[in-house]
Amino acid sequence: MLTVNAYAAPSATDPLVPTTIERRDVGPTDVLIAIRYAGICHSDIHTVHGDWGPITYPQVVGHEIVGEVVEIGPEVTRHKVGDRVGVGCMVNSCRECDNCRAGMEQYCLKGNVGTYASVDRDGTITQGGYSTHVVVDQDFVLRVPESIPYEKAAPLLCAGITTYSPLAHWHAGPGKRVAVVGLGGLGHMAVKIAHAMGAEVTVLSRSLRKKDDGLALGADQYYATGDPGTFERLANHFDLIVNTVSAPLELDAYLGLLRLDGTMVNVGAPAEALPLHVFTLFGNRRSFAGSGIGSIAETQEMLDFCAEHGIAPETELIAASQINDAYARVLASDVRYRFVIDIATLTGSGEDAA
Ligand SMILES: NC(=O)c1ccc[n+]([C@@H]2O[C@H](COP(=O)([O-])OP(=O)(O)OC[C@H]3O[C@@H](n4cnc5c(N)ncnc54)[C@H](O)[C@@H]3O)[C@@H](O)[C@H]2O)c1
Ligand SMILES: [Zn+2]
Repeated sequence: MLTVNAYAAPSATDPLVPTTIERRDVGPTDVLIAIRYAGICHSDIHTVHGDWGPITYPQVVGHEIVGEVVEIGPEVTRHKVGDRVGVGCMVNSCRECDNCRAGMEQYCLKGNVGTYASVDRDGTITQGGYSTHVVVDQDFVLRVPESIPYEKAAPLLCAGITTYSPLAHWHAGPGKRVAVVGLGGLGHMAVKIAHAMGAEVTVLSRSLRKKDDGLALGADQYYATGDPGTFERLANHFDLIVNTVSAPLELDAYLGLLRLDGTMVNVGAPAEALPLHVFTLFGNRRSFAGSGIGSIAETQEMLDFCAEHGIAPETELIAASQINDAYARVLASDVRYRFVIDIATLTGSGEDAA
């Protein structure tokens, strides 16, 4: 076992604190990764706060992980020491169910093993990327293209794939009108990726506060949802709406913006159940859908797509000691557009490295 420095949530309400955790020995098909950067996803915050149900503490979160391979097991063929690699939201799956066999292990029928707060194959609870090292089975480790700096690659492992997957599945591209609801970590990636796919992109945000940013990110239009006129002006307009908002929304109002056969796909994950009137779906034969992260193969495809199109997230680099402040800022919608932790500052002693 390897004892490594980490930042953990001691409870649902206390601030995260520096600590140490154990990583399992490198097994035959495992890869030991020295983590360089870890992104802060809103899901990390939902999880530690218990929004989605109780978890066990202390819990280390973080599922936007990038770093370097420092050791491999004897049967590892896909990665070698020195490789630039990433780990996203899952670290294993059953590999036997219909969905795993179809290459969609994110939808594993036995539940994929999450990078944190899941039961690992050895029965322990998985601990995430706010730490200096992680041991992961080679099949759940991604190759980070050379042209993407480590720091910029981290948010792609969740925010990137979670928006790429529905955009690809519902064919965002030339001639398609795509709306992105919410301009946070996921939302700003959705804008960049949908634009690169060739779609006409509209941001729907509460106010026009981030309009200049949205247009610079690649949006063609930007509307405030706080203005009721927006819902009249854009009625029956979009082919695809990607909702990235972390809080409940009035679904009927947004569904009314879909044109014939349009789909609204929810990737935002509020804890609450959301009501909707089915009559809103009858009009224009609309669909309401959900989408969870993406498969390992599709995550690799997304990384290669981002490298090819020069797509990188807007990041704000922080030291480990600033994680709690960053959480407060994410909750206050004060993030432009992803916090990334410099793991070199994570000493585990409670003091940041110089
Ligand atoms: N489906 C998946 O696989 C998946 C993967 C990752 C994240 N998520 C979820 O997606 C959501 C967004 O994650 P993120 O990291 O981009 O978060 P974020 O905080 O960076 O972005 C959320 C956006 O929603 C906006 N927002 C918050 N409350 C709002 C409200 N009441 N009305 C309108 N807008 C509001 C914020 O201003 C912000 O722009 C979270 O719920 C997260 O858990 C889902
Ligand atoms: Zn995430």
